[in-house]
Amino acid sequence: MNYFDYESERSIIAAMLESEEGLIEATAAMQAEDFYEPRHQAMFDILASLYAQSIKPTYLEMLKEGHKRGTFSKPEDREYAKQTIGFHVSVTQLPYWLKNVKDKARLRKMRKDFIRLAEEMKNPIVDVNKLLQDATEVIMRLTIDNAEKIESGAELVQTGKQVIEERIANKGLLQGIPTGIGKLNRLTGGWKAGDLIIVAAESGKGKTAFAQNFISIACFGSDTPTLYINSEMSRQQVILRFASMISGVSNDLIKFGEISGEQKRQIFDSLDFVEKSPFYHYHSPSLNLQKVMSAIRKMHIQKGAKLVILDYIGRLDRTDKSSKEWEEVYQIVKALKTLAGELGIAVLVLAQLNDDGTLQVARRMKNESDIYIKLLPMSSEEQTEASQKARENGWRMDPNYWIAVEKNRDGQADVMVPVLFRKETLRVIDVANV
Ligand SMILES: Nc1ncnc2c1ncn2[C@@H]1O[C@H](COP(=O)(O)OP(=O)(O)OP(=O)(O)O)[C@@H](O)[C@H]1O
Repeated sequence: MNYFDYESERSIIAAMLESEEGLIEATAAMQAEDFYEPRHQAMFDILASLYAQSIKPTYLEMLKEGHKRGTFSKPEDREYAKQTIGFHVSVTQLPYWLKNVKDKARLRKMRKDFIRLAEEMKNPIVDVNKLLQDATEVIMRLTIDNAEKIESGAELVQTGKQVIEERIANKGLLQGIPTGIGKLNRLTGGWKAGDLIIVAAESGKGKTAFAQNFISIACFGSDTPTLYINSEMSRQQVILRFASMISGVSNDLIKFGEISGEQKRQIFDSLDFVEKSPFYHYHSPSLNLQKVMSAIRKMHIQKGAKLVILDYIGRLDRTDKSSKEWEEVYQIVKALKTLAGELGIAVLVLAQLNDDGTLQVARRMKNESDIYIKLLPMSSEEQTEASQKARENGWRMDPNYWIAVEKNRDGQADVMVPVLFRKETLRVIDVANV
């Protein structure tokens, strides 16, 4: 049996040169060491690095990057790279090549370990129990994924102590990305790396508006690289909503151009915040899970995105018409949760509520979330009561909305956080902290 699959290796490199999709999928699944051929290892590293710098991988750029790394100095290697660039492959075959190459990499590792064990067996004073233990460890490492590990209590305790030391050193600082709402920050610790957050509301009850407020705080206010994936609104609507929210000028006035010179200046000053921020907007009227995952990976590699907002899950196109709708939505949420963990980012997904307050299509997606929040307008009785509380506690404004934290993996749940949602500017205000 061969210990490498040369054709599959070269096809992966060709697929990475052929399309962005190829680059994203290959860099997510592989590491340079998985290739047997050193020229493929070098090309893989070069392509991944060019992609991270948003540089189109032409022959010249590859040579330049190779030169920096001290590879591709021999003319025959350069010729090899040139020929590979000329290859044309169908990226749809990529999963097959990736599997082949990864399997071969495991096979090589297995062979190396087994040869070592066989050598040890020849030792006249071999400790058989120790050898068996060693062999079991080898098999375990080969069968369990790299990311998975069975660890001892001692290892876990070491991690715990390290984290506690870090928390003490950063006392008072938020662990995650700020939400803009004091009480929500305290409850959740902010939007944390690896978190999947579901924000749900009935139609027209402010999902997008709240999401844009969260973006404004995280990205324009705190410089967190943020990707907003939106299938709902046009590019114009997105930026005009931000303009109103940040400047405080009513979106109706902006819409009809009924603004004074002073207001125009305020709006343009506000837009400067957006311009200077690490904000990225991906708008597509037809989104599916594949596109969403690729966009997230791309922005994570190229721009270091730490927060992703998906507006909204119900608008994703279905790819597998044979499965039930709830099953597919559930699978999408699961995939996003896994991706959040893998990349160490926070993913906030907007979802629609039914009239009875349950999640539309897939109630089970709540199980996958770390934080599940509902946006609820206060009833008139609730508003009267909340206004009373606002006076008693010296809040400067009366709330009209609840952010209901129904699930919170890391802290207290079933807590109602009062906020003021100013519809004319689509701004969410933390009444208790104003
Ligand atoms: N100038 C304004 N004055 C009063 N209300 C406004 C104004 N502009 C927007 N609104 C209201 O603010 C709310 C904004 O809701 P938003 O679009 O964020 O909700 P959504 O839950 O994302 O909606 P959808 O169901 O369409 O996804 C809407 O109810 C809208 O009618």
